[in-house]
Amino acid sequence: MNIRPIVLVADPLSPVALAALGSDVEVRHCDGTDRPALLAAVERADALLVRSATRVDAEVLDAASRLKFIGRAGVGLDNVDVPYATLRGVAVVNAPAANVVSAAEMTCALILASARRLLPAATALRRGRWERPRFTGVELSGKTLGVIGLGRIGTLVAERMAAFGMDIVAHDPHREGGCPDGVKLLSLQELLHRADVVTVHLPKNAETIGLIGRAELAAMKPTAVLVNVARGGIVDERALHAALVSGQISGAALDVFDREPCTESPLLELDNVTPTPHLGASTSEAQDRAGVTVVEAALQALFDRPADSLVA
Ligand SMILES: NC(=O)c1ccc[n+]([C@@H]2O[C@H](COP(=O)([O-])OP(=O)(O)OC[C@H]3O[C@@H](n4cnc5c(N)ncnc54)[C@H](O)[C@@H]3O)[C@@H](O)[C@H]2O)c1
Ligand SMILES: O=C(O)CC[C@@H](O)C(=O)O
Repeated sequence: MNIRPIVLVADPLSPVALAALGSDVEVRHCDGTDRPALLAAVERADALLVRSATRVDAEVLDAASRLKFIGRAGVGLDNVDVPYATLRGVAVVNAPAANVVSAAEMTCALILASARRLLPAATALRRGRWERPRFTGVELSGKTLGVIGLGRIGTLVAERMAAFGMDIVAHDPHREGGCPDGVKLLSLQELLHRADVVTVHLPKNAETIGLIGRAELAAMKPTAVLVNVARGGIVDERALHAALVSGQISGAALDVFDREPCTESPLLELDNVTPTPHLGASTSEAQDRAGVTVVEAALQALFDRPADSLVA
């Protein structure tokens, strides 16, 4: 009998990616946020494919005695215990470029929505209120965008918002190489003092958790808006709530939350917050690219064949 390797898909992947898995593997599905189901299913898996919702920690890795490969169909690896996986001899592959354009476009959408107060204006209109003076916005042209983390997504956001006439400043002490034309690197404090819109594009790790807290929010202009399309927890949510309620800053747009799914939070009740349910990577193009990238890598790891010959 020909026994096919088992690929466990624990978060929703694009149909294109699932088709790319082909027939040389047995594909199983589980809900990676259902812990008992995940622990049971991973026991027989040779490869595990996830997005951001499934937490792949030591408990999962210890339950996965056959596992050789973890594919993270996206950028952030904060939901995977990479050091422990490496210790266990499990390869971890992500798709670092697959969704960066989508995440950047989402960030720009949130910046524009915040400047023109689109969410509260649309909500009021749906409730039968035609309130034009209440929703006077601000122009972005001539204002300053502060990018914290000038990596792939931060750079794409900077390029796009420069086309709206924004001056771009950035903070990134780890950046190697030069800075894109027209972008000025500043200390975090200088950036916070100067920016009209602050946008966060950092990985979540021990250094960045809580990086934007009470003191950093206090350093921002009272007219400024904070945008986070990176990870919840990089911005201290309690401190942010207090800053928004007291008028220390003017607004926030949040695609990510400390605990997800986040359906109850005092932040969701504020009129000056534009919240979205972690949609930065949720485009068909990004999901196809991210899914196919990790499927190709999984097949290569399982069969030791060149990826090009595996995916149609
Ligand atoms: N909302 C979404 O759906 C979505 C989609 C994609 C990525 N993301 C998140 O966005 C993050 C950034 O993605 P990326 O592709 O731009 O990553 P990247 O690695 O290309 O860029 C991150 C940048 O942050 C910088 N950095 C690291 N620590 C820093 C610090 N303490 N202060 C300032 N800068 C620091 C790095 O030098 C790097 O330039 C990912 O880690 C992921 O968590 C979210
Ligand atoms: O598709 C997802 O689950 C979100 C992924 C995104 O946050 C990322 O880090 O790539």
